[in-house]
Amino acid sequence: MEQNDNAGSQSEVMISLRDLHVSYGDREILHGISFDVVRGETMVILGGSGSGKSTLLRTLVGLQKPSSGEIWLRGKNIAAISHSEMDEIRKKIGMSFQGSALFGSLTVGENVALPLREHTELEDSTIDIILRLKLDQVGLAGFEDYMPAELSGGMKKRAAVARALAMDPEILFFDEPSAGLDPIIAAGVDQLILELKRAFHMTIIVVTHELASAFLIADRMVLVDKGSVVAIGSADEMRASTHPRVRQFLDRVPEPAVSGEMDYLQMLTADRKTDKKRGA
Ligand SMILES: Nc1ncnc2c1ncn2[C@@H]1O[C@H](COP(=O)(O)OP(=O)(O)OP(=O)(O)O)[C@@H](O)[C@H]1O
Repeated sequence: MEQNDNAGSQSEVMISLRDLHVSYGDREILHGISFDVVRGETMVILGGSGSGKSTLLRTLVGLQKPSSGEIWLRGKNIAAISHSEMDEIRKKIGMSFQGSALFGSLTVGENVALPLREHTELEDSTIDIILRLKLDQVGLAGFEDYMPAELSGGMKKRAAVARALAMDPEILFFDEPSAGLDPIIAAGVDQLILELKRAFHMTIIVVTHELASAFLIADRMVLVDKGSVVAIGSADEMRASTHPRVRQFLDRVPEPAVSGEMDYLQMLTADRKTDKKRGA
């Protein structure tokens, strides 16, 4: 791992979570989450289905308000700021959603250009240069005039990443980047994440339950179980952990899932096994 090439900035905290509680209505989903992410680090949020990973990610990007606790991002506690302040911060974070979330009626290029048109006063010619650059960075040079429906699943993911990169974010968030992709295409998305880290020293937060992917891309990982942090550490520390929940999670799926359907079935059976152990 290239831990030393940006050692000077390694200790700069980019995101800090303090005792974060998040509820949907009366039901609390996250029960006091605390951890830091430092600049240039790739932090993977791991956890079984329903553990609260997506809720945590949605809260980190300001789509969900916490019921209490703090999220420090770029020197502001986003749990307690106004909408307009949050809009400013959002410009500096990029988000790649699980289903890519491309607008089907816009070309790939128009999708990538969207944040620039929304948030900047840049001229069309400049936007055109930037969008080509971003598509080039994700290996999609020349695809600006394609419609999303004309792209494969892996290409859609790349296009979504290009759009997330449009505003030159300091922090990139990925929700299940390899969901629904076959293993070879998923490995390509993992490589893209590694390249973004190497080339731009980006701070990257990835939610996944794909262990192979997590161990490949993570500098550190945090295991969330039933809305609480069970363990946090490097890949080696996690592998060596004797914590029963860590072992249960890591030993559960020895192979990367081969497809979205397999993934789904594994989640179902894993839940059932957990329920049986709980005596349900
Ligand atoms: N908008 C919502 N309204 C009410 N409950 C929700 C909402 N979104 C999620 N939940 C509930 O919160 C819990 C955590 O869901 P979340 O999607 O954060 O888990 P996850 O770890 O990302 O799971 P998965 O891997 O299956 O996506 C689940 O019990 C879910 O039913």
